[in-house]
Amino acid sequence: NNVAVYYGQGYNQPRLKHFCEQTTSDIINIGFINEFPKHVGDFPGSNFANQCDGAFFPGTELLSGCHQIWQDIPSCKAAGKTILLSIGGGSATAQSIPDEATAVWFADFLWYSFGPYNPAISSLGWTEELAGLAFPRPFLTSSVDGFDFDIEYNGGVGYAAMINRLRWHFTKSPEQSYYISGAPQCPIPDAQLGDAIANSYFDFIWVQWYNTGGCSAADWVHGTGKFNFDDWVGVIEKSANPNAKLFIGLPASKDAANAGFYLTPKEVKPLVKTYMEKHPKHFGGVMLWEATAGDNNLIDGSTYTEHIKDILYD
Ligand SMILES: CNC(=O)NC(=N)Nc1ccccc1
Repeated sequence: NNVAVYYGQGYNQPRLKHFCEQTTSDIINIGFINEFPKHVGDFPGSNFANQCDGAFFPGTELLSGCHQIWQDIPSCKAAGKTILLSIGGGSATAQSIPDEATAVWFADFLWYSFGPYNPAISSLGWTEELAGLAFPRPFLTSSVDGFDFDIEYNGGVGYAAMINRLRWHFTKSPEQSYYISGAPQCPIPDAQLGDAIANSYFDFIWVQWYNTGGCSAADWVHGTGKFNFDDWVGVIEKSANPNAKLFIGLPASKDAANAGFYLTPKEVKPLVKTYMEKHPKHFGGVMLWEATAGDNNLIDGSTYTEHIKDILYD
């Protein structure tokens, strides 16, 4: 079982390698690509909070100075971490995929800009003169192991087309495994990712069981509502990848989510044990929002993230 954490939006967060030097997390979602292309040829935008140096590729909202992320990804991979780039995030509401052509363009952009570096297609020193001729490399020669979809607005058919295009790119790169993950809210069907989950192949689904009352992890602990892990197993079994792994998403500290959703490790343990044992085939582990909050949430001398790792391994 794995611990997946989001990184990139933490308050005063340390550089990425701080988390790669810890054994606690296995999958790190770097967020976010928070502005989406409005048409073919348009660049997406990114935000990684205090990381990067505030410079953008000319004429775009795509950060160009993320030196620490570039430097740290190789050591993260060497430490056995899976590094995914997360698309969306809870900020900009201007996230939507207007049509199929833009979905394909967006997938190509992500692959050539953040996937395996191909100097024939992408330029480390991208400038505006190269627009339309080469892709930029925000993390330079470093590449990610796949893409996470944290779509909180305007979902729709575009995401399935994007993910199927990314899968096509993955098949052309047998040198390593690449992954697709998603972070739906707990109500079923998820308005944003329901179509994509049904029509394109996800490897991991980490449900945000901490943003919506009535189906949350806190509901299970407090005997309210209906925590719906079982129903999500049903969604996955009817989806394009019936073997996708289902993770329990949790807030890593009290202030990492709206009031009432945070659970202590003592409260989490019976929940995780129950569903790990009830669904051994689908249970993938725990996802935490987010890395820095978990790191700063010290309980009995261990971080929250360490407590979660211990619960999964005990
Ligand atoms: C996977 N994405 C998230 O978990 N986003 C998220 N937790 N946004 C947020 C919502 C409410 C308060 C703080 C952060």
